[in-house]
Amino acid sequence: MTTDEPPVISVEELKTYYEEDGFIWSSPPVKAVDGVSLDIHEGETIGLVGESGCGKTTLGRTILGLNNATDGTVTAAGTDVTELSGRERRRWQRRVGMVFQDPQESLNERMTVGEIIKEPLKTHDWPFLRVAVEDVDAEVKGSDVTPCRPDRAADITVRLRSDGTKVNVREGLPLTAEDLNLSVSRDGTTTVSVAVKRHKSELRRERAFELLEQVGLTEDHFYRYPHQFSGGQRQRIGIARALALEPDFLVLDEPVSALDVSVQARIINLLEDLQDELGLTYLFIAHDLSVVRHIADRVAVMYLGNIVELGPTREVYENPAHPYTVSLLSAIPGSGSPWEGGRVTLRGTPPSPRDPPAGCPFATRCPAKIRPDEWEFPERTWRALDELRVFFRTRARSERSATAALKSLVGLDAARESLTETVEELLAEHDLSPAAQSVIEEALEHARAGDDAAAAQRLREAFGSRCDEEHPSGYDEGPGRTSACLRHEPKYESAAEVIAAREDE
Ligand SMILES: Nc1ncnc2c1ncn2[C@@H]1O[C@H](COP(=O)(O)OP(=O)(O)OP(=O)(O)O)[C@@H](O)[C@H]1O
Repeated sequence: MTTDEPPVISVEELKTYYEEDGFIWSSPPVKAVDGVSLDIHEGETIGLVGESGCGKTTLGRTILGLNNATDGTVTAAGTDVTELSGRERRRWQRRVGMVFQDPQESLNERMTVGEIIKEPLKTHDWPFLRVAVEDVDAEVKGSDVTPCRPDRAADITVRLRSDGTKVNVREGLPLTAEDLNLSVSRDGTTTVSVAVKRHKSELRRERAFELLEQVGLTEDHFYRYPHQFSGGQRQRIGIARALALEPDFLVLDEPVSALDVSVQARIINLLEDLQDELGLTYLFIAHDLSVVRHIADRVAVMYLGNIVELGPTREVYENPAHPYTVSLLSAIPGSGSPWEGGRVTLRGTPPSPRDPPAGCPFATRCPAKIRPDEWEFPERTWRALDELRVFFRTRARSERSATAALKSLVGLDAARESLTETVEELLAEHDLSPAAQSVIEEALEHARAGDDAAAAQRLREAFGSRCDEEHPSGYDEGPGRTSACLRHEPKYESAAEVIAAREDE
């Protein structure tokens, strides 16, 4: 893999939103992918990691044209594939494929393995043979053939020379020159007519046999049903199906997560062998970093619809730049990361992708959040103030009662009816200065008057951070490395240093 070459797929500012319109009431869209840029190079494996629901599958599916993009581009060979429809989109989908997480669910139990593998061949009416004619300008005719320039990867190359016509069939096709009927007519223009003598279904069966062998199964398996196979074998069937149309690029969506550990390694080895043999490019989706460590050349860490860190795998492991990556790595014992602190437990759950934070997507949970200089609070007090602000913001946006919202947010006793009392309880253990207390009192005044948005705004003005306001773009953190965290500005300490110091507080 070389990153000097132009990328085979270039994703720019891609957004994929799920719109859900109710009958009377429509909610904001789910911003599953919210501005992702990523170059994918030929022959490489990119590991795409992040918590469940952060948008990994949606990103993979949008690149493949299985989901519609809301905005942004996915460029391959100069074409924005998000704009394709109909036949053009199907043509793109022949060049790409997807392996799904759960081989139990993704295979149709009522179909034999042979039928499953042949399905994409049928859907796309395979074979579609690209025929190139060398030496002369010629028109190509035939029912399953399309003309192709000789310098492109042709399936059949016809050489029209004075010493006779020669035909070459590309390796990897279940065809030889003897299977073709070829006629050449020269009537002003040269016309080459190509007809395949064998029936399509026969060719497809042979292709399926070949695929079974490629994934470590045998021809005998062709006639069996998925339930007769183990989890690992079923995933091999899924891989064979994904390879049927000879794609260049595969999205592997958690391909080993549902398998036993001993089987995982074998499937990963198979994927690596196939990549070498067929020159494939992979986007390998996993929810944690341990799975992709050995297979990925580069790792992209995703959080709430954004790629927050991207870089060569080893370097990201050895020196994670983004606080989210630090926290993911801290959860893997023996990860080899120089992170020496304990496990960094993130607060709460990711915000709703319907209502992502205005600034940094990770700000609400970040263990290295930048704090304003005007106040000196211990980190636990900052967190309590953040929670209070999130509480008002949540309540301003929801119809839930104050007590229910606050209870779910901070786990307080539902019996406490009074707003003042609950806020006092939240802040009781914190030694706040009179100035800070008076800000909170002002916020409470707004809340008592029914204006929760103003309460949240008051707290944000006083205690908010740059992280709440600014959406960080990727900072260059070394060759091929980017990380979207404001802490990369030279005036700040690094995320890892801050997390270590705060853990000790
Ligand atoms: N068809 C859909 N309609 C509405 N929302 C959806 C749809 N598919 C996914 N989502 C939402 O989009 C967000 C991203 O989901 P996605 O499956 O892409 O994430 P993921 O990181 O792959 O998660 P997982 O690891 O659980 O598969 C989630 O909030 C999810 O609930």
